Amino acid sequence: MRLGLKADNLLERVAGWLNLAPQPVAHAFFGMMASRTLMAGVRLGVYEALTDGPVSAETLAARLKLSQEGTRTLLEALVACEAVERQRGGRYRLAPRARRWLDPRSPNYVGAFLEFNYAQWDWWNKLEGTVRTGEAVDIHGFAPDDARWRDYIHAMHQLARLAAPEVAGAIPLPRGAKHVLDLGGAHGWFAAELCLRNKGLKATVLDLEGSARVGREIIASAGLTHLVTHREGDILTAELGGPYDGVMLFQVMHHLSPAQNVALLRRVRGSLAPKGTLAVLEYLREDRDAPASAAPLIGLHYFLTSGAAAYTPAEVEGFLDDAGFRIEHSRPIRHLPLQTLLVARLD
Ligand SMILES: C[S@@+](CC[C@H](N)C(=O)[O-])C[C@H]1O[C@@H](n2cnc3c(N)ncnc32)[C@H](O)[C@@H]1O
Repeated sequence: MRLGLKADNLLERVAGWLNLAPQPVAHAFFGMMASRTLMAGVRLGVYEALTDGPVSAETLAARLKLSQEGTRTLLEALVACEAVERQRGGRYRLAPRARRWLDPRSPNYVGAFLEFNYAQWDWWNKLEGTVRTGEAVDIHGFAPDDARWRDYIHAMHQLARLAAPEVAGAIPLPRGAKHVLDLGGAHGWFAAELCLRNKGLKATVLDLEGSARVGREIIASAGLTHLVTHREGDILTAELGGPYDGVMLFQVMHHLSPAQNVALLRRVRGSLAPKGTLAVLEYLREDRDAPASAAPLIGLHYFLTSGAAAYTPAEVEGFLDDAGFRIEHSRPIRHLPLQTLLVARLD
């Protein structure tokens, strides 16, 4: 998947082909504005207020205690972001395609992720310093009661809700599987979906205290504590236990260095039953000589937040190989752009 400008007409298309418009300005300026406009829609309660039906900017401003001019201007910017639609007569509503993502009552709502972007925005303010010094923000080093854990794990939960059926449906466990370990499982939603699909299966999520606290609440409020148990600990040092019928490592590799990944996978090897399944979900970036896509941006995000990287398929295969695993199959996840599920077994 690539970033890009969408031409509206032939003239703009020709200008694009001839490289007449300054694309770096467009990416930097419009990218920033689109991001913050969509975030403001959540924080100011615009999307929620629009779920009651179309309203004028004046009515919305009065309801949300905002300035009239500011509300009208923000709504127009949200129209440009395809989040809101202006109807004839000047009233606004959530755009039909955006409703599934921005209506808080939708099972696909991603408002918590947009809210989490405020924390991510602050981290990105530190980018140049991190590139200069190599010192990452270390988002997993925050104190367990830091409010950012809540935003982080709820954001991850909302993405997991979208993809869990697709992902869990693609993980083959040995017959009669009883217990899986979800390393860095946070909200536990992927593990819960796996348990719901495999009768008799229970899951343990092993995660840092700040994450496990929030994850435990999410699982409790969904009534799933009989299936998923949270354990607090550092996956790099904690006793993993086992033998498990399956081990999940979802969106964690990119927070670890290559050496940490191999060391962790070697310990996973010792905790997996001989016929057990190792499932890895990762943002994979293309091999370095492939044409540029948006994936290296994610790599920079992981460097900033953890001092780590988005790895290529060959690099991940190398970690697995070094630890004695063989990839059985891999598939891209339709609900999560750039993410791939790898299923591996002991060699
Ligand atoms: C990007 S989130 C992924 C959450 C979940 N697995 C998913 O796919 O939605 C990364 C998770 O890894 C956890 N994590 C990172 N480093 C860890 C460590 N050293 N020990 C335990 N958990 C860790 C974080 O706390 C967080 O919950």
